[in-house]
Amino acid sequence: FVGFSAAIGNTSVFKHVSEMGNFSDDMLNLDTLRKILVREEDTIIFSLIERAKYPINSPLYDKRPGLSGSLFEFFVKESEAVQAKAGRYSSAEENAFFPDNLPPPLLPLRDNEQVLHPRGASININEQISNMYHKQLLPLITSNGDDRNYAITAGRDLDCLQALSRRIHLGKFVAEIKFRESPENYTRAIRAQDKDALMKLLTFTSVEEMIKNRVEKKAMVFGQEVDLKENDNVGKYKVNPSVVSRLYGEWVIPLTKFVEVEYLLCRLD
Ligand SMILES: O=C(O)C(=O)C[C@]1(C(=O)O)C=C[C@@H](O)C=C1
Repeated sequence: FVGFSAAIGNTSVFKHVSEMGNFSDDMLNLDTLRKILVREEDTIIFSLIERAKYPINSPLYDKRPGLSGSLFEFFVKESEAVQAKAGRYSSAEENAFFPDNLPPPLLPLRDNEQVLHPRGASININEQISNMYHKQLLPLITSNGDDRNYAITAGRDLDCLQALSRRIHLGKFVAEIKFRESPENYTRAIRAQDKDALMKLLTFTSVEEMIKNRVEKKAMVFGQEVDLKENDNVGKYKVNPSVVSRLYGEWVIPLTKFVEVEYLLCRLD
């Protein structure tokens, strides 16, 4: 997998990956992928904590005269153009929010193994992710108000959106693994284009429950107020842990599963 070394951090898998230089097909398994998803939880929660430091700052998202949209949209488009030049979107797990007309990378990149099926590889649900983020999530993690820190707020928003997008689009890899592990079962449902059957095949309710509990606990640990007096700040968190659990239960996991189903539907094309 392109770029996965960064995603999984300092684990034994990372060591193996860096020694190998690249992820290969025979390292494609559900255990490894789930470890990567667990590490992505940290990235998502830390990015939410950083965004929650600032109020909602809504003028950032209003349409601006002289721009084709809001200041935030402008910020994202320009940031993505710079990141495209640095090679960000050459990684299979990265998807741009404004994918049209992105510049090519400035440096030649490593030849990467094509793990995903080409049609499924181009699935991009960032518009849905962006809508969820702005309409549902942001009001739950920010206070009302406007401190005019628009540049820093936009940067924090982009960090959150990119982390969520990466996690959710990793569903393509999960789907590919599941297909390879059980091709007969999936082929039957894919040939029938049966979304419900696919959803049933790829769902592990106990894994989902574990994830929701774990992210709530992580939000408590990562977001606690720390000072030297004992027990002063018990129960005070930078982001409400139950919101993080809800984020996963209502949006992150369902959107990941949506990506998995969409990927599988075209897996035999
Ligand atoms: O771990 C898997 O098997 C996945 O497909 C990922 C995921 C998730 O989004 O976390 C999605 C569906 C499963 O029910 C469990 C977890």
